[in-house]
Amino acid sequence: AHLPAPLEHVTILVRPGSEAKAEALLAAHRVAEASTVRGDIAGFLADAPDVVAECAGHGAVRDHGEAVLRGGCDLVVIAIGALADADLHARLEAAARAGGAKLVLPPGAVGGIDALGAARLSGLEEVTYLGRKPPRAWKGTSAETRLDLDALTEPTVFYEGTAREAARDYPQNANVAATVALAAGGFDTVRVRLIADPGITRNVHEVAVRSGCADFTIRLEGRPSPANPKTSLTAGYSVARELLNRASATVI
Ligand SMILES: NC(=O)C1=CN([C@@H]2O[C@H](COP(=O)(O)OP(=O)(O)OC[C@H]3O[C@@H](n4cnc5c(N)ncnc54)[C@H](OP(=O)(O)O)[C@@H]3O)[C@@H](O)[C@H]2O)C=CC1
Ligand SMILES: O=C([O-])CC(=O)C(=O)O
Repeated sequence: AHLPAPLEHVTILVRPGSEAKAEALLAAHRVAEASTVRGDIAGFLADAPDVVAECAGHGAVRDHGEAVLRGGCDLVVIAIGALADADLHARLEAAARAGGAKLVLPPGAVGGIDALGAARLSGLEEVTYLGRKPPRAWKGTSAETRLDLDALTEPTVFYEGTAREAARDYPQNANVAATVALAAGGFDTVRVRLIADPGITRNVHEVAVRSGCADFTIRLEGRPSPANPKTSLTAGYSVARELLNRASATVI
């Protein structure tokens, strides 16, 4: 990774028992001048972080999101699909207000969220999201109940519906659908198609927007993380950008 000046202090919250693995990763990648690994949320919050970034999954947002925000700490969430649960989203917003903190949603693996958010103010006519990944990225998901992933010979749409349902049913693969929906202001209005494509090696995201100020399409071909083919490398860099912006005088 090509990161500018390192952060001052990084504390990582892991599940109890995973501390040694996190220590080894920290030793291999110098992400901060100093670092700590914690196995419990109370110890983690006692370190009084300036900002917390969730990079773990929907369960972690549900388990720890409210405590972080109510404690007055901004929370950057990458498992954005967790917010398809309207009740959880409302509780996180209430906790943020009570704590004087912000729930921050970075673009993650997609782009154009700035333009979509601006276009929303001019009136959105249509927003669609298409998520296309190689079959191996859909292994272990409910796509397997709809398709024989190993037998695919051509691109196959296996889900067509709302962003809310997509985000809920594909928690490791459709966070982008939730991000687009939240930027567009409607989980139930953005139309989503999810595709398994044996002819590609990248995770492809396409957003098409028609609005009162501009029409645009954006297409990203994310390189999959070597550690997890469901996840594009872009997602991690997007969190890093958010954190580094907080340490900069100029935010871009
Ligand atoms: N917004 C976006 O564009 C994108 C969002 N995502 C989201 O990011 C999440 C993480 O992606 P990725 O890193 O590839 O996923 P992985 O499943 O590869 O890694 C998740 C890590 O988080 C840890 N973890 C999970 N739950 C907890 C918890 N409650 N407390 C502490 N640690 C926890 C896991 O630990 P352990 O091994 O102990 O389980 C594991 O080390 C995805 O599940 C997805 O929801 C992913 C891609 C794009
Ligand atoms: O990383 C990606 O390409 C997108 C992803 O998994 C998601 O939207 O959850």
